[in-house]
Amino acid sequence: MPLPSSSCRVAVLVGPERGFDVDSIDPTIRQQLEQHVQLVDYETAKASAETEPVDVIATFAHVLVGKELVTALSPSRALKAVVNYGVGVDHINLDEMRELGIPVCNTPGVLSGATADMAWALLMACARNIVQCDAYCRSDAYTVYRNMIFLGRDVHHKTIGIVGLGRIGTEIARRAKGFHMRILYHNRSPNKDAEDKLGATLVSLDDLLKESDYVVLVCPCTPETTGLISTPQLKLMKSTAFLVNIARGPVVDTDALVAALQSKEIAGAGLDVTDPEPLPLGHPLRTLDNVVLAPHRGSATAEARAAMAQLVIDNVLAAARGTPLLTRCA
Ligand SMILES: O=CC(=O)O
Repeated sequence: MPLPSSSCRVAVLVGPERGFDVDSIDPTIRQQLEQHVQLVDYETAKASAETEPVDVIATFAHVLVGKELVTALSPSRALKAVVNYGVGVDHINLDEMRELGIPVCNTPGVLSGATADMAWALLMACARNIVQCDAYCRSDAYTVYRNMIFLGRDVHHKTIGIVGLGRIGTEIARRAKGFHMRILYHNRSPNKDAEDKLGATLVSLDDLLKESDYVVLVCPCTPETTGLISTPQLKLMKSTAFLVNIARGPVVDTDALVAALQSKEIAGAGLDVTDPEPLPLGHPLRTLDNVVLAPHRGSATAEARAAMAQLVIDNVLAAARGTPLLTRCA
């Protein structure tokens, strides 16, 4: 018998800085979910797990989900799914979920355009010194027009190298085509559609790094991609090239990146994600002027967030009712 969804207990795990707090979830998701299921925060779920095990865990990037947490919230093994608000699931121990037979879903597709736009915002900000220009225009230093200040680099007709040509990477490439760019990519498997429609060319990581004016990281964070970009890789890049990371902080070795930026081995970096995240106060990446930072805002548009919320709701309700999950990823 499928469970009537009104009796479904959903533990909502939000960011660690909020201490797994139901109050900090998007009010729209909260209201809609509460029409159908019972939401509990981590502490409540844990305290009552023996008598009222949770049926679903809803979570978000940064909150580590593994066997220990699942067992603490659902000792009777009642858990039906882990539903993630976001596409990256590197914070969920997928091997342990597989071992426990618990399906995991995420929110792919609906955030691809927004995340690609953000990669482009960082790329453009780097190429044209937008952050420094803004600070200059607000300062007393700007009293007279000057011809040769804040010279940037062309974007149009240059080479972009996309590491990870999945849904988001393809959206980034589509935008690059509009800028008449040469598109290189590095991926686990060829993306024939992007090759045919966008003229993207599959190359080795080394060739991508050597030839690109803009290197954009958009691959999932896995054991294989952790530390993918370190000193040897940064040394392959042109001194005029920029690195944009919209993937996950650990894909780049932070110390190696700091060294490359300090010595101007590369021109600059646009980072939506860092390792650690957030960076400690006074960290060199917070002070270098050839870095543009964003606080993990890739999919943070009103439209994408609403669509992600809807997908979370649909997946939670499917799990509660025992009907097929919409976007199962593991
Ligand atoms: O980082 C955000 C996501 O994984 O969707």
